[in-house]
Amino acid sequence: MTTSPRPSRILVLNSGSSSVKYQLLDARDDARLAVGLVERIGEETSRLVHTPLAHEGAERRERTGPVADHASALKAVAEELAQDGLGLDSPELAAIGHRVVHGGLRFTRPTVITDEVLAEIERLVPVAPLHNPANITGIRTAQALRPDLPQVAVFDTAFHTTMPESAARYAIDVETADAHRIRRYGFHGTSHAYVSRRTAELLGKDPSEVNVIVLHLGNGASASAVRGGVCVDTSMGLTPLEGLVMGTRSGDLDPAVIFHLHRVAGMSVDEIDALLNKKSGLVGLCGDNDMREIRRRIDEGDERARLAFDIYVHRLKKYLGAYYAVLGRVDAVAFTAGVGENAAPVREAAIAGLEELGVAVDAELNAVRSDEPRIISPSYARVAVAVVPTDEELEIAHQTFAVVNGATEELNN
Ligand SMILES: Nc1ncnc2c1ncn2[C@@H]1O[C@H](COP(=O)(O)OP(=O)(O)O)[C@@H](O)[C@H]1O
Ligand SMILES: CC(=O)OP(=O)(O)O
Ligand SMILES: [Mg+2]
Repeated sequence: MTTSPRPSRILVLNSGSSSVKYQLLDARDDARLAVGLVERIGEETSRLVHTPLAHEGAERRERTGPVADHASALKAVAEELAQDGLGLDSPELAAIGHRVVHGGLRFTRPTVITDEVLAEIERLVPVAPLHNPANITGIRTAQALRPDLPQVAVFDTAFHTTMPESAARYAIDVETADAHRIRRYGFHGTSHAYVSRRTAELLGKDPSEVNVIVLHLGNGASASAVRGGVCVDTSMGLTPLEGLVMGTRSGDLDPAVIFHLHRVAGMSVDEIDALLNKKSGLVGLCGDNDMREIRRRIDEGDERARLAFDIYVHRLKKYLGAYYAVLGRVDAVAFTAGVGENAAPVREAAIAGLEELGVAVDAELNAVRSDEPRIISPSYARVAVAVVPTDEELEIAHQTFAVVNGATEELNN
């Protein structure tokens, strides 16, 4: 008896605080059938950009106008896919993979979503207030559209669960910390895992042989120290607020700033939370969170933009130095995500002055624009500096496919 091949298409949903990125791809050959983005959800100026890739010559489509919430965004995505004959009702769809930002300590692997798993993701909302609610809406909406289909959660925190206690614990009273599960979890793990592995490939080595510092610089930004494929430290903590300067988040600060803002400036805890998460970082320093705009302003002689850039780069350099010391031997520094992949001046400034550590950037190689992983350090440098585009969606698709196949095999046995 001939059997038709098992479905292998995976829809990946990466729901962020104000956007949804999505991809439909075939996990068997990595072929992308459609990619898209809904941005500025909740504003008047929302925009959906959908690119069908299944048929040669298909045109990119764009819709503008208010998209009120994540549920509406996902319905619009489903409509766009249906228009290409790739609707969610397709029997070729094997599963839907969801990026979930906070998985606490419990979820160290991609997980089939049950009511109980969803309840746990919900319990973690206070420690990922910008992200987990959007992830939950994504899951619920997808479940309503395809209740029969496996939904898999791939957690940002999973890759960091290998961090030693010395890196994961805050130096606060142990009983209090344990009672409230306060520790450093780390985020962007899917990206740190993927990029550290791709960096090893770029060097022609096995991941177990190389030590890599990964700098994931998107709207949210984090650094990680990866020894032989295993994460040993990362810059985000209990929540995605700690560490580097980000688009709208402060990153590290003296916790006493919070007491001061409350006691002396009279701000409520919710106001301080909003200040540090949404009105700080680059946007707080200069009014813009887009590195392209900041560079344009710097070129025009804008002092505030210059200072914002310098603060951003200074923090980045501090983490580079710290993780160099943590690792002892560094084989590569990898830049990734929107800023890391595109902003040559950030890479140049972060690496400047590190020649004594064997870390340098070649100006000509750094200026090359490409979507391919590439080395930008001069050949004499001891440490390779690389630009390695991240692909969280591809990684989520692979992990989702592996989980559903494993699950199906178990059912068959
Ligand atoms: N060509 C570019 N030059 C400089 N910065 C860029 C460029 N393209 C994107 N960026 C930066 O990348 C950021 C978005 O990065 P991305 O990884 O897509 O973030 P997220 O996934 O957190 O939404 C933008 O806010 C902008 O600062
Ligand atoms: C965890 C996090 O900061 O994610 P993003 O960069 O998508 O905001
Ligand atoms: Mg991102």
